[in-house]
Amino acid sequence: MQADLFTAPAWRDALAALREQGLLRDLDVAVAEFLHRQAPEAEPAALLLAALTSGQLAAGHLCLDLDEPGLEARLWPAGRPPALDGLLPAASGDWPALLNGSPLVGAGDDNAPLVFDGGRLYLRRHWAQERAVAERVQARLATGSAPDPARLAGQLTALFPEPAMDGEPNWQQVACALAARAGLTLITGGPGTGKTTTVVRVLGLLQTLAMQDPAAPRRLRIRLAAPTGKAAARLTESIGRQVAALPVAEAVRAAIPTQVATLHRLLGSRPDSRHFRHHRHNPVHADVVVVDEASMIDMDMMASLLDALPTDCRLILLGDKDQLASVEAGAVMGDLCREADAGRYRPATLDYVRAACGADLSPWAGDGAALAQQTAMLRRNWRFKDAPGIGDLAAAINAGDPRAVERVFGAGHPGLTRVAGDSPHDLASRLLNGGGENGEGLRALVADAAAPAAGDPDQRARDLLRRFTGQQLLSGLRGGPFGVERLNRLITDHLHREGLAGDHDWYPGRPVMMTRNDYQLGLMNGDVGLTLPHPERPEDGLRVAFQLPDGRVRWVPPGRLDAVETVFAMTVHKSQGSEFGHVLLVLPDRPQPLLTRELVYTAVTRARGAFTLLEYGPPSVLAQAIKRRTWRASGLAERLAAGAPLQV
Ligand SMILES: Nc1ncnc2c1ncn2[C@@H]1O[C@H](COP(=O)(O)OP(=O)(O)OP(=O)(O)O)[C@@H](O)[C@H]1O
Repeated sequence: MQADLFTAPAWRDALAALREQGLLRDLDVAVAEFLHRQAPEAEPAALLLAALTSGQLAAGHLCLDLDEPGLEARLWPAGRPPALDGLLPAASGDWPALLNGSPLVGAGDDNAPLVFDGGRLYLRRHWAQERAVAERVQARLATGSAPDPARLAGQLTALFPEPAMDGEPNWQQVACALAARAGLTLITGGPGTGKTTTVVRVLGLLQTLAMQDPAAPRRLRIRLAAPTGKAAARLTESIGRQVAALPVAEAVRAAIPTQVATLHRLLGSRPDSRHFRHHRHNPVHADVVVVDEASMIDMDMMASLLDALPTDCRLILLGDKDQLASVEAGAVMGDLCREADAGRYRPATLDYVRAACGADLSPWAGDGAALAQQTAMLRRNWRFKDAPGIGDLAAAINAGDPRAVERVFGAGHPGLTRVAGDSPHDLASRLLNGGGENGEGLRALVADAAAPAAGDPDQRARDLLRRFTGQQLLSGLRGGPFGVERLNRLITDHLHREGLAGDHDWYPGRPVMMTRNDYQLGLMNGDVGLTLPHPERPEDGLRVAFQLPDGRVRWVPPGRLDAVETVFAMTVHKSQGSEFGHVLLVLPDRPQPLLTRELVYTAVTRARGAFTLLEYGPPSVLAQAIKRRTWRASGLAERLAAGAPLQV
């Protein structure tokens, strides 16, 4: 043992130094150790690069892109660790040469644990997923027989009774026409741009075409899904409303489902397994699958989804490409929608769309690859007609323009507030007291949660959960004085001091979020529940009430929940897929690299009615955040751009 320590090779010391500095995780070091055992002759540089590649996953990168400008500065922001000297050349441009001929590195056509492809170094599993996603996307684009666009024209007019828009293409109709044309369609747009409305009309169109097909009438099996339970519940509600109002034959309307499942349920998740029940040998039974909030889907899940759908099943992905990327590795929706702003529609697409709905897309003409031909970006905001400030603010942030952001705040929109705070303490009391721009105070909510229950306990739980989500404090950070951990502690301390939170961890009114999927309970990571007295026997203590996607309430003993956290304050990441009446975003006292344009945009667009910015530092904190864009290393966009043109 002792001898081992003294003879520890330099690469092990280097890994330990990187681990020490927080540049690698234990897991990344273990990857290098594992590879060393597999191939003891492997060079130290390859082991180090393997650990660094694994480390990239923690930041959402699928690979180590050796062509990334400024890669070294990103890898070692505080300077290059001296422990690397003699092991890894200083310039990343010299690293590819070290990989050539390494027993650990292949080009994908062998079983080597690392793959070096297109200047990017991957762990094999991620390379295989990326390639599979690209191939299956291409294959799906080539399926589906495009109906004669003239057949669509009448249907599209009936489905869109609203008056024509002055000169602007009706992008919702464009999206419908494209969805009828091929096996995969992407529909992206900001909040309130009518994605749900559009997809319900797409389903009306597809079901009408199928049921009224003179040659072989049939009823399509349609499945709806979203990445989280929260998003599924939200979509179930809005789809239900929209289907009821759909101008189609009654039989068609009855053949459109309104229940939205989580992706895990659609694919058949199994307890304690990464593998799903449905895959290419046991595909999901469906002719059309719609997945909402697609920006939350990571590469792993996208690979599983595409694997589980039969090739003749139409897939429609809906989402907002400008939101934060998935928590896990990849930025799949962003990569898939790379051309969405520009369009880059080829003549065949321009002709098809013109014939189907009369829209002139020539300002968006180009030579895009197959996927671009099946991508529609909805560009008109329907919801913010009533709360224009939020839409304007989201647009200014998306444009990365701090001066435009200042102008929007200065325009006096009701519901848009900017507050300079003193300390996190004043923030806690602001939330507790509510009133003014803060809406309902947490103190009153917590007190009501503890009050003796009257009436139907499920209904009471739903009402209280709705009140809690009427406003939500968000922070881009987890740690530090303005991170959610501290903010939650401060609020809880206030409640304890006032006798509202008892002496224990669990008290009525404590809102908690699941931090892991619990398949036995049917609760998913991100689901929010509220602690309440036992619904039938208050003397039996507390239960946590969760509203399930189908509206039912599940009551869970607190002791049964081992992976939850308090969510008086929530991270912006965790808020994805949810919406709140009033969002309060806290910005820390100094710029932080974790605060990015996508993060601020995601926070603002969670707000339905009102948005408050709570600033604890100079305006440059916001300005720098919206200048900073998220970038995730991946080769997906490049693979898709190289795909064959769409055959229609
Ligand atoms: N063509 C249209 N004409 C009139 N109103 C519309 C149209 N399309 C959508 N709307 C209205 O705009 C609002 C937002 O639409 P919808 O819910 O479909 O948007 P969304 O993009 O799915 O929003 P989010 O993802 O933020 O929930 C709804 O009230 C809807 O009725």
